[in-house]
Amino acid sequence: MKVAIYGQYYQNSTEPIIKDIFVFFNNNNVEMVIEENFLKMLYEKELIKKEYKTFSAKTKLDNSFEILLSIGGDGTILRAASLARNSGVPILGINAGRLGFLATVPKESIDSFLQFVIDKNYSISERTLLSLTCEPKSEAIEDDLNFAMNEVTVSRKDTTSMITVETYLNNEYLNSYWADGLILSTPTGSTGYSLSCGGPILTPDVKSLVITPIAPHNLNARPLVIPDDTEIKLRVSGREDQYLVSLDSRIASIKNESVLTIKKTDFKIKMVEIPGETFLKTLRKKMLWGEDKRN
Ligand SMILES: NC(=O)c1ccc[n+]([C@@H]2O[C@H](COP(=O)([O-])OP(=O)(O)OC[C@H]3O[C@@H](n4cnc5c(N)ncnc54)[C@H](O)[C@@H]3O)[C@@H](O)[C@H]2O)c1
Ligand SMILES: Nc1ncnc2c1ncn2[C@@H]1O[C@H](COP(=O)(O)OP(=O)(O)OP(=O)(O)O)[C@@H](O)[C@H]1O
Repeated sequence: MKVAIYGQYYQNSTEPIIKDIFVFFNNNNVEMVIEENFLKMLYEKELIKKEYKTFSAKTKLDNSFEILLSIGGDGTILRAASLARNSGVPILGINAGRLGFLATVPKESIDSFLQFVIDKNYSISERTLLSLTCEPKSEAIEDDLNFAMNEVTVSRKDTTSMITVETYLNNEYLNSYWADGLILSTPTGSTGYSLSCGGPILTPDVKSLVITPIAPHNLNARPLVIPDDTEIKLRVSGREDQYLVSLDSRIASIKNESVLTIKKTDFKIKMVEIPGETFLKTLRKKMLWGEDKRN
């Protein structure tokens, strides 16, 4: 069996996590291929000495890998998704961070969760992604990174004044949002930024998207759930010449009056789901739904 390993940062808590993972995989004869920048960090900190094969955004993953193991928080999982792309390699996240809504493996229980991987005793939760294209073409949006697992957001830049987001669904005019911005969220992203702006939570398998305005000054504008095969077009105007577009944690500046087209990608990101560790359990654990004293 072969696994890919990715992390963004080195911190003090990295050492015991790396030790647990390496001892476990070595004992189980699993080949580890490590993301090149992360491996450099591990060598610099002298956490490991042996040579390992590497992968990077350029070399890309193929489907010979059983999983891509992400060490970090949700932000690291979002970056791991941009490495996995359309390879079909499922992602499993060890939560070295704080919330870990997407990164579900607690760092204290690495062995028991990885045993499920060795035994191939897990299921796959497929996640819808959104793609973004810009007309005229913008160099700020990289061709092979023009997708998001959580959301595509447009928002104001270098100004306190609102932007106006003219919005079309399948070429039919919907609304012009006067707001700080607009979030187009996948089901995965519905528990992220969209939720903070009053959007609904969608379970990951729902075939819908959510349009959530950020602080709209048309007070009757509300989050809207739409089918996930809808093509969304946006044209933004405002006092400044440019506005911000974000794809998860990546940002780009776009010129006003450009037309953005957002639609579902033709591939999905696969997330590893360990038996018993369901989305509903994560909701209860991480959103503290079980904390009502009456339960
Ligand atoms: N006001 C907000 O709630 C707000 C603002 C900006 C971005 N975000 C979220 O942060 C993401 C980018 O992450 P980052 O690491 O660059 O920013 P960050 O460091 O500000 O972290 C954002 C927080 O959102 C949580 N998060 C991310 N994706 C989530 C998801 N699908 N479900 C539940 N929680 C989730 C993370 O655990 C983290 O605590 C964006 O995709 C967006 O969803 C949220
Ligand atoms: N490789 C790592 N080793 C140890 N700790 C890490 C590692 N990567 C991330 N962390 C810890 O996790 C924190 C958050 O990481 P990350 O940016 O991936 O997630 P996030 O988007 O902030 O989400 P969360 O709220 O889940 O932490 C970091 O500040 C750090 O404390």
